Amino acid sequence: MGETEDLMSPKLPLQTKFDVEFRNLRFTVPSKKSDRPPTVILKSVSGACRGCRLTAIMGASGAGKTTLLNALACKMAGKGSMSGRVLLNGVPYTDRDFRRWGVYVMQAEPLLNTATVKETIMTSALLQLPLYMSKREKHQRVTAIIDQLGLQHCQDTLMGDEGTGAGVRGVSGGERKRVTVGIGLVTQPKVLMLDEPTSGLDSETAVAIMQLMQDLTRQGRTVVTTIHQPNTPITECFDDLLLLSHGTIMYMGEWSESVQYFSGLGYRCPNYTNPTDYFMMLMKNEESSGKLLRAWRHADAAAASKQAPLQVQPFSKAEVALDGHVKSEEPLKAEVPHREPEPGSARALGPDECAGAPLQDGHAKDIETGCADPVSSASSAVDQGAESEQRGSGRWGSKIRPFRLEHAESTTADRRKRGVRQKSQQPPWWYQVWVLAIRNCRMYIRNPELLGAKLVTYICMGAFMGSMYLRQPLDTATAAYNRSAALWVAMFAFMLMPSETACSVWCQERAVITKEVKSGQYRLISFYLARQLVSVPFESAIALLFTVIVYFMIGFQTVAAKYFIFAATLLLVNLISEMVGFIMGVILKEVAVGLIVNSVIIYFSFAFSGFIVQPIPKYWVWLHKMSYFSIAYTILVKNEFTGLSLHSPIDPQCSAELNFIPPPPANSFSIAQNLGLLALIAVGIRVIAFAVLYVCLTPLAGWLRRPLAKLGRALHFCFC
Ligand SMILES: Nc1ncnc2c1ncn2[C@@H]1O[C@H](COP(=O)(O)OP(=O)(O)OP(=O)(O)O)[C@@H](O)[C@H]1O
Repeated sequence: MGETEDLMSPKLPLQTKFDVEFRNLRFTVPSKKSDRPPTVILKSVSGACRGCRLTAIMGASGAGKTTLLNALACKMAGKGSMSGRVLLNGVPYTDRDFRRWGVYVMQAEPLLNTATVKETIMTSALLQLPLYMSKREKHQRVTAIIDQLGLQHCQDTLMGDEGTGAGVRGVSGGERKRVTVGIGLVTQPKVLMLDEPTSGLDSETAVAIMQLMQDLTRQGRTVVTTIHQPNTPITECFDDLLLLSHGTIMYMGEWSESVQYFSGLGYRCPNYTNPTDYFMMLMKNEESSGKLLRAWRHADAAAASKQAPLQVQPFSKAEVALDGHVKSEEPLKAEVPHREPEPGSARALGPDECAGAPLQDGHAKDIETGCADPVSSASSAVDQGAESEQRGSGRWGSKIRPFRLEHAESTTADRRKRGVRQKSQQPPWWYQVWVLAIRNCRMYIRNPELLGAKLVTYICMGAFMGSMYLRQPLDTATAAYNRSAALWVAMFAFMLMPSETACSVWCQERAVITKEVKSGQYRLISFYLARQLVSVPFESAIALLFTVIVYFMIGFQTVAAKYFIFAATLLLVNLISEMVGFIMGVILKEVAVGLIVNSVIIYFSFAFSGFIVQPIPKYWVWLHKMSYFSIAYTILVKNEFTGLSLHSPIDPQCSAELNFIPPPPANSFSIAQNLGLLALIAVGIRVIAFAVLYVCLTPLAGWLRRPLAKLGRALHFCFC
């Protein structure tokens, strides 16, 4: 992987430097036992991730790294309460603001298994890049990303669902991770936040990814990443380091100064030891971590007590004005030169160099020879420091520079000026609908099991049912019963299958859609319309196939209008059932629960459709009237029996035209009116489904989500 000129088009020079600051972030989660106080995950941490730099967040597992990153990306989810502020160039920002200029790449991103690597990144580009960019330019950018991430060899491989258990073999875990990084890079974000982008990768790829991130910072982008066990070449990519332990900051400063800082505290990195491993060891040790914490608090308090906020180290040559704009007119890429390791910095230190790094603190020199057991040998030095600290002039305190950014805090007035409120460059909703519809078609085509199973099932069911009621005679005794039963059985085919398929397909794709919508890749309405655009014709085609087989095998009245009414009715039943299943899938998060509740609801409304119980018990009449099956059955019966001539086989002389309507209709409407009613339900339930989806997926409607979740739990409790 080389430089990123191609990837990050020079047409979009960054004129603004993006400093992310956090103040007093505190995150607590309620304790499982009500009598216990809440667990504090982040303990009022403050600091900054400076623009044009790569900040690595490190700490033991469970230290709160992901929680901090989530907070910076405004992605707090689940139970818990967050307080504190996050600011971009001194301006508070929201989740919505963040999505305009930042990207958050999670540890394990859900991806659609039916798209190839190239299609996945390309779809993301088409959905997010502005319409004025030509398709060729978008293609070029995607190709550059694929090259940069070393994904050329697998660009036509399906993503698959390794690890999800669905069984589609696809790319490896490392390649999958790189694809998620690639999706993040498509929009050339100003701020990139990555949760463990290198975990699960071989060391060469991990280094390559971090070098790519480093290249991005040279172009003026801010990169914040959590990382575990970085090797030396990876640490060479760090600019700043933030060490977290149990939700508290232990060190935050330049990576190049970290070794000296710890040496200053008496913890000198031994020979042949990776400094980050050494820091982690110190943080795990109870004694040293306590002293590190005291030292950091001391320094932090000292910094905070100064009236003027402490300024960070100069940002290379790129000077930043108070409004966050780079003063020079030149593109930032030229202004942020490659930062060669400074002499004596730990950035490029090898094991030997590490131990021999010049120590700026005389205090550190005192312990220069004590490398055997760094923790214990350092204790006395730290204790000496502690004494000084008590006297108000800690030795280490003078060396530590907790970050305080120089931006004057502001509110909304100059949000746009500082780059917090950027205009969205997303393509219009209709274009997103088109791109998503193509992706949905691909999903259907690449999912031959689902497509094939559905087709074969409906053909077999049609043929089976046709053979059951094959060529019905026109004698009064059997014809009336068999025909009304056949109409009911035809409806039966569209009772469960469409709803169950919709429920389980949604449960499979929920994670992907939720992530894509929440990360602002496209609008929810675009997804929903695209889904309808593909599923309605597909479901209709299957329904028509079934009706052709059944109608002519059974020998219903051979009148074109009657066939079309029959087909339209079953098609509408199919479309309504599908949406019932979809709504159940959205409300009830587990597929098994969704399927159970869905089948109970559908069975109830089907049971009172008018065929199997006559007369309907008074207390169930309301269900009979409400059931879309009873409306459909009324249409089918009226349609078939109106104008049907039945004869008595016993006494052919008695033949008479019999307008026979076996079960009483659900209402007194005409066939056309009932068809209109059914169509209205099919449209109405789509509007309701979108409202439910909106409530569940959009933070704006969070207050509505609680009653919906309660309904879900109640249904779960009642039926499971
Ligand atoms: N919403 C939540 N509800 C309950 N506990 C939470 C929540 N969020 C985080 N935690 C807990 O807070 C702690 C820190 O979690 P976090 O994911 O931030 O750790 P981490 O440092 O990223 O760990 P790792 O390196 O293993 O990913 C963990 O013990 C986790 O279980």
